[in-house]
Amino acid sequence: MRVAVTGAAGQICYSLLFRIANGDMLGKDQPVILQLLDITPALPAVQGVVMELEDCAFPLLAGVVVTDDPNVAFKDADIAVLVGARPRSKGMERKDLLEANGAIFTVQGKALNDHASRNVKVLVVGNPANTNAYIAMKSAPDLPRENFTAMLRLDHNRALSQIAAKTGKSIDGIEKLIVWGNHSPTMYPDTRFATIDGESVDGLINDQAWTRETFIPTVGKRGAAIIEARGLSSAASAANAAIDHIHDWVLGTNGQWVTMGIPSNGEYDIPADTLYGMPVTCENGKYTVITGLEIDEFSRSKMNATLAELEEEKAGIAHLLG
Ligand SMILES: NC(=O)C1=CN([C@@H]2O[C@H](COP(=O)(O)OP(=O)(O)OC[C@H]3O[C@@H](n4cnc5c(N)ncnc54)[C@H](O)[C@@H]3O)[C@@H](O)[C@H]2O)C=CC1
Ligand SMILES: O=C([O-])CC(=O)C(=O)O
Repeated sequence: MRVAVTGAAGQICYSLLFRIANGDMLGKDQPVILQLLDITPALPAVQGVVMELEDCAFPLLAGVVVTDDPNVAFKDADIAVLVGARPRSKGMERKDLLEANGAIFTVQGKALNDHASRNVKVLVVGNPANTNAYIAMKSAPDLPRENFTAMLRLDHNRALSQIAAKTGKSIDGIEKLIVWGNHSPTMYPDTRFATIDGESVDGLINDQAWTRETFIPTVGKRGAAIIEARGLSSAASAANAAIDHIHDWVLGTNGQWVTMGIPSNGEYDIPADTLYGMPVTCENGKYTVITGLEIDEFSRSKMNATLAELEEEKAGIAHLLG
């Protein structure tokens, strides 16, 4: 399989590429060709990463392409992990960040449209991930819209870990957790349906104040907490979440719910096309949204708040989409 990855010189890729080449993403029997994209000044650094990939002697790594041209990077790609994005620099407003990334993701969406496999599975990691995925999807009118997804899996995994720590139970047993909405502090990690070994998580925790006032903000602000502690944003855990997201999309979840940022079809009154974190199961390379869940008043207000932020981001880049 051809796996295109952007931002190849960056810190997430320094973890991600080795795990893809090692078979963690697509299986221990699936050879991969990595097609690495970064901007021209970063290409020498990408070459250094390629030297290290060579030095790992991964049996599954069938080839590596290094380029600064999205049309080359996305040629016949089966998987595209869009990590590269413009980070926020000093004095940059959120609007400027949206604009700078909008420019990147319109170009990359068009290159995917023109060159990738018609079945390409696209995962956008680079922030603002949901809106960047929306831009890429809108810039690729010839590809099915369901091929475009945004990464909420890190949030999902963070929530799993917080629940396991709180309950003293193992992560393995936790099912039916959801993280709704935007990959931003407005996201809504929802434990209402979650179980551990069949028992209700809310019942086990039995502390609504903790769930609402500690758990939800801890998950939402975890990225900022890591930046504060490390001086750099999450990289290994972000790479791990990208591996999980594509692994499950391609190889299936055996009926387990996972969270993916996907273009809405109007589920849960989220307007069509909005890239929104939703509960899904995956089978045979397709995801299916879990529908019919009851949305209570608290959940609706949280889901609307994160939706409002996405609508605002969308309005901020509408002019780029012509
Ligand atoms: N969705 C999620 O859960 C998470 C998202 N992120 C986001 O992932 C992104 C990447 O993070 P890091 O690897 O830590 O950043 P980084 O700054 O270390 O690397 C970014 C790389 O992207 C490259 N790049 C910039 N413009 C590009 C373009 N037009 N085409 C190709 N490559 C380009 C840069 O040259 C650099 O090598 C950031 O936007 C970060 O905020 C990070 C953690 C979690
Ligand atoms: O906040 C950031 O820039 C990095 C990020 O998305 C996360 O760790 O969730």
